[in-house]
This record gives sequence, structure tokens and C-alpha cells, in this order.
Amino acid sequence: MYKEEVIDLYSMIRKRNPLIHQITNAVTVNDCANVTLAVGASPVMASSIEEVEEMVKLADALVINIGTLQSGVFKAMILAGKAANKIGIPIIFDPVGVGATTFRKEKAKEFLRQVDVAVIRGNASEVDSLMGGASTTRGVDAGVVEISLKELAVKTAVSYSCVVVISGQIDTISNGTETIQITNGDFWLKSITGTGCMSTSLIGCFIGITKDYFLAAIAGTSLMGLAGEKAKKRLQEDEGIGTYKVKLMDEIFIMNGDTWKEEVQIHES
Ligand SMILES: Nc1ncnc2c1ncn2[C@@H]1O[C@H](COP(=O)(O)OP(=O)(O)OP(=O)(O)O)[C@@H](O)[C@H]1O
Ligand SMILES: Cc1ncsc1CCO
Ligand SMILES: [Mg+2]
Repeated sequence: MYKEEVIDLYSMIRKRNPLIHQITNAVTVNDCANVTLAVGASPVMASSIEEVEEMVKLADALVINIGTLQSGVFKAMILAGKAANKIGIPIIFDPVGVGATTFRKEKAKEFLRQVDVAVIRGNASEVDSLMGGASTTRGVDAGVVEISLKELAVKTAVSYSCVVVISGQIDTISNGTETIQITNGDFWLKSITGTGCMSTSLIGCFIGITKDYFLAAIAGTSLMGLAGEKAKKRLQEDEGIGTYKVKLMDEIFIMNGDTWKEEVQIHES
């Protein structure tokens, strides 16, 4: 049902080359910029309070990721978020590690109180924690969540009036009314840091070209899963995570609508 529309997004993004303003973490900033280029968008990483409001006005979408959050940068996130809301630039929010510390929990909730977002993407315990759930996040890694992923995605989407992506072995995406799951992926995606952050940046690229944020979330999420799966298949016996990361970038870069359509596994409920 969603396939033809997503294929259109893959060709459209290269033509439109949207500018994606990202305030992200110090660990994965370079990888996030490179996946943005790989999918056909342009990244700009700017996080100073002196310039974020001016920068976001030039952008087609804003990515906010709290992975290595610091107080000064949080102020910049709020300034950029409010400026984006004022002129209708869509925002994706990645609450990295939100269950791990009080600081992250307070700041993530404050951001979502002050700024309207189009998409939230996190792993299961991060999303659970945003909803006040009891699960803890071990640093940035997902912990165990008691409620069903579909239920959690729907509840969170309704609560924050946005699209929610819960990543994991199965990716679950909901806009509160429609919910789908994607089963592409490979557990090696967890062996390199930041595949979640990169997935957030990819979705950020797609919300920069369509107002259908549910479709944009499907496009970005499935691209990471499918690329991760294909990269793993191309590894030789003596190759490890260094080569895997390079091949992952390559697979994102060479993905086209036809391959995507043949291999994507979207399950509608
Ligand atoms: N067990 C698994 N099997 C297959 N794919 C997986 C598995 N776990 C995660 N993935 C995939 O890995 C990618 C990152 O998801 P993950 O849930 O690890 O994000 P994250 O915890 O936010 O990562 P990070 O914080 O390191 O960026 C997604 O594309 C997801 O589908
Ligand atoms: C490892 C790590 N620590 C803070 S952010 C980050 C990248 C993955 O989320
Ligand atoms: Mg993450």
C-alpha cells in the first residue's frame, strides 16, 4: 500500500536535495552528515545559540538528537525548535539514552513541551521512558520493555501528536491511527555505534521533502534496515565491523526504488 509512494520519495530526494539542519551528538555527527549526503540530501551541523535560528530558516527539516547533551546546546535546541515551529519546518527528535539519567529525562520532556515535533525516533526503552514507563536504558542501549511495541508506539504517537518510530529487531511505526512494522535489518547494525542516530537523520531527510511524515518515517527506517541487511550479505569471511560500516554507507548510497520495493518487508496490521 505504501510502496509506490515511498519509491517516489527515493527519486524525489535526489532531485530536491533538501537541506537538513542537525543538532546532534559528538559521537556520530560525522556519520549523520554522511548518510544525509548518501541519500541525496545536504547536511549542515550547527549548534551555537548565536546562529541556530538563522540557520534553521534555510533548512527543509531539523534533526534534534540529545546523545551527548550539554546545557548550552540544549538552549540552542529550544531556540532552533521554536524558530522551526514558527515557519513550519518539520522536526525529528531522537531522545538518546533518555531513560539513563534524570538530566536527559527532564530535558527531553522539556523539549517536547516547548516544541512541536513531526517524528520521535528511539529504541524501545527510550520511547517507554518518554511515556513515563519503568524500563531503564543502559547508557544508549535499549533495555527490556514490558508493554507491546505496537501499543507503546500508538500511545506515544497520540500523546505527543506525532509519528513515532520504535527501532529494534522489528521496527514499529505509528501515527496514532495507522501502525506498521518493518522486519528488515541485521543484528550487526548494533555492532557499530549510531545506526539509530543515522536512521533519525535519514528520516529527517525525508520529512524535508514530504508532509506525509508517516511515509517519511517508513522510508528512512526501512532504508537503514535494508541497507544493513544487504551490507551484511556482502561481507567476506575475514571482514568485520570496519568494513561493515563502509558497506552500510555504500548500500544507502546505491539503494534505488526497484531494489527497495523487491526486498522491503513492511507488515500492516
Ligand atoms: N536485533 C536486531 N536485528 C536486526 N536489526 C536490528 C536489531 N536491533 C536493532 N536493529 C536495527 O538497527 C538500527 C538501529 O536501531 P537501534 O534500536 O539499535 O537504535 P539505537 O538504540 O537508537 O542506536 P544508537 O543509539 O546506537 O544510534 C535500526 O535500523 C534497527 O532496525
Ligand atoms: C555511544 C553514544 N554515547 C552517547 S551518544 C552515542 C551514540 C549512539 O547513540
Ligand atoms: Mg539511539
